[in-house]
Amino acid sequence: MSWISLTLETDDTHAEALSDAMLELGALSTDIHDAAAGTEREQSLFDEPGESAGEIWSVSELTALFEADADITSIVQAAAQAAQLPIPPVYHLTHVEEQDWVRITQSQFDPIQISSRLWIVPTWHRAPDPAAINLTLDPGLAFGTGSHPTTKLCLAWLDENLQGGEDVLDYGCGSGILAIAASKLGAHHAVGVDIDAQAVAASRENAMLNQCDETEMEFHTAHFATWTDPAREAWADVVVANILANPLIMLAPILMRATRQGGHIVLSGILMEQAEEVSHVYQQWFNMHIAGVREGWVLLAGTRK
Ligand SMILES: C[S@@+](CC[C@H](N)C(=O)[O-])C[C@H]1O[C@@H](n2cnc3c(N)ncnc32)[C@H](O)[C@@H]1O
Repeated sequence: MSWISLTLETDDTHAEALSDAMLELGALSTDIHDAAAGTEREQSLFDEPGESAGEIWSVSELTALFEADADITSIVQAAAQAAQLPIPPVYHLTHVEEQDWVRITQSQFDPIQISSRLWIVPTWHRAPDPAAINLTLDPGLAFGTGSHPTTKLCLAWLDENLQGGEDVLDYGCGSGILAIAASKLGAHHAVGVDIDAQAVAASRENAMLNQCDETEMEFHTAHFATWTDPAREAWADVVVANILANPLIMLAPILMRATRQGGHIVLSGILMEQAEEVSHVYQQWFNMHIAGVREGWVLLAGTRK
């Protein structure tokens, strides 16, 4: 089975009416996104006859999901009529193949601002601030849209602490979001590792989407043998791992061996009540501290002794 995703731009007053009409006409879901946040334009093609030329309005992007055999032309015409638009709006269509409803629910996620210079922008949105560092992301079936508090904590740490030129290991890379962010923030080389082959594939695709240099980035399915190879020891300036408390405890010797002396370990996926236990394990090799807390999740960071 497959679906069609319809996207159109309209003014904010008509967006709700179009959305309601499309749901009545068979849309499986709709999403209204403020396409011109913070900006306003004067007058539009959609102005009702007699509306004053100077009226202020803002642009909304409406996305609606339909079954593949839906008669989109008729639906758009009927919805425009119901919303009292003088002419049907221009729209574009994307085919959504059967992959997983995860992707469809993920399509509800909007651009996320991590800092004044760093944004995570899903592939189906325009970058709200084109001058910023925009990480374009399609998480597919992998974890890591940037919306989870633990991912935000790790991204904020990278944003605040990377100086440029570091070698970075992202252990449990999911969508590749942290490795790619590190690269965009100036890391010399980023290595992403995940136990899940689908996550590694998503990471590689996201690296390509972000035009990351192949020589500066690599992704691997986790094999313990690779990471106990002495040639790979003590090479990373930063090791970031957003997994969960128990795997982090289990992986501690591997993550420790990868970190060079004076390098940083950055751990999340840890609940407040688990922080002490995880910290205690890593404390034998690192000077650990709590570097951030968000919605009950903790970011632990440390410097290799
Ligand atoms: C919570 S997600 C984090 C994804 C991404 N780094 C982020 O911050 O949003 C954890 C990831 O770790 C992976 N993972 C879990 N246990 C692992 C292990 N023992 N070795 C490597 N990866 C693991 C999972 O497959 C998943 O993709």
